[in-house]
Amino acid sequence: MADVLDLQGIRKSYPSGAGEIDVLHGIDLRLQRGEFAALIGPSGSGKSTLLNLIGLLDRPSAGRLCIDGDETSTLPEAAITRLRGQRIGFVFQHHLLISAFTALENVMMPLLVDRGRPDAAMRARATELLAGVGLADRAEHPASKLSGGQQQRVAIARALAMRPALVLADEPTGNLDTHTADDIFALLREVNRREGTSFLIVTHDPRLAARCDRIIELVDGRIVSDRPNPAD
Ligand SMILES: Nc1ncnc2c1ncn2[C@@H]1O[C@H](COP(=O)(O)OP(=O)(O)OP(=O)(O)O)[C@@H](O)[C@H]1O
Repeated sequence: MADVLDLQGIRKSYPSGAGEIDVLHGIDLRLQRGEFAALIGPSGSGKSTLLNLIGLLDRPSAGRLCIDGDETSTLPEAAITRLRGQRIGFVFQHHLLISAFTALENVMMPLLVDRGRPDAAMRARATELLAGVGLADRAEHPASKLSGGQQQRVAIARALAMRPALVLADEPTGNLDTHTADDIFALLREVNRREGTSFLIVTHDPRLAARCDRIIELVDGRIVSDRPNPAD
């Protein structure tokens, strides 16, 4: 089976004044199915830039980027959008829920975008996902009336709606108190073990990184270390 992620020689430059600034200098990285990896590094090292490329939200300046066996550099925009929607889930520091929608409606959103109109199967899937994140009794609550931790649980359920091969999480617990952060992290881990979903998690929190299977460290746009984490 293909790796869920296979990057070779990924470079990214941004225009700057008359020239360009190089942010990623040739990233080689593979992630296997079911891996639970942390991406760490100082501020400005290129973590978000790399996550945006892997999430197909932006295009590399050079290099090969394969998601779940599909090479993306030659794909047209419509195919990129489809690939992103179907294979990748996103969890951000700020949950980005639609506050007037219920928890259930928020979880249904990716399914609606993919299939066009709501149906019973979609509701059933969203209900099952909410139960999986411990919110079966909050399905009909507007997102705005949920606590920060509950909102992040809804965001995780939403990220899983399409059964993605890979979930990209950018500081998923950055906005939460320590206790809630631990709960949310445990939930990500549980999903990883239960569903076999791969995770790549950007975090500044060494405590959380220490609980991942693998720690990838970026400094100045280069991977300076990539190690399994035997402590976990
Ligand atoms: N759109 C852009 N245009 C120009 N430069 C950019 C752009 N986006 C990012 N950069 C630069 O790329 C570098 C890496 O930024 P990036 O946000 O990827 O770092 P990061 O490791 O995620 O940082 P943080 O931990 O603070 O979020 C920084 O020097 C930043 O200024």
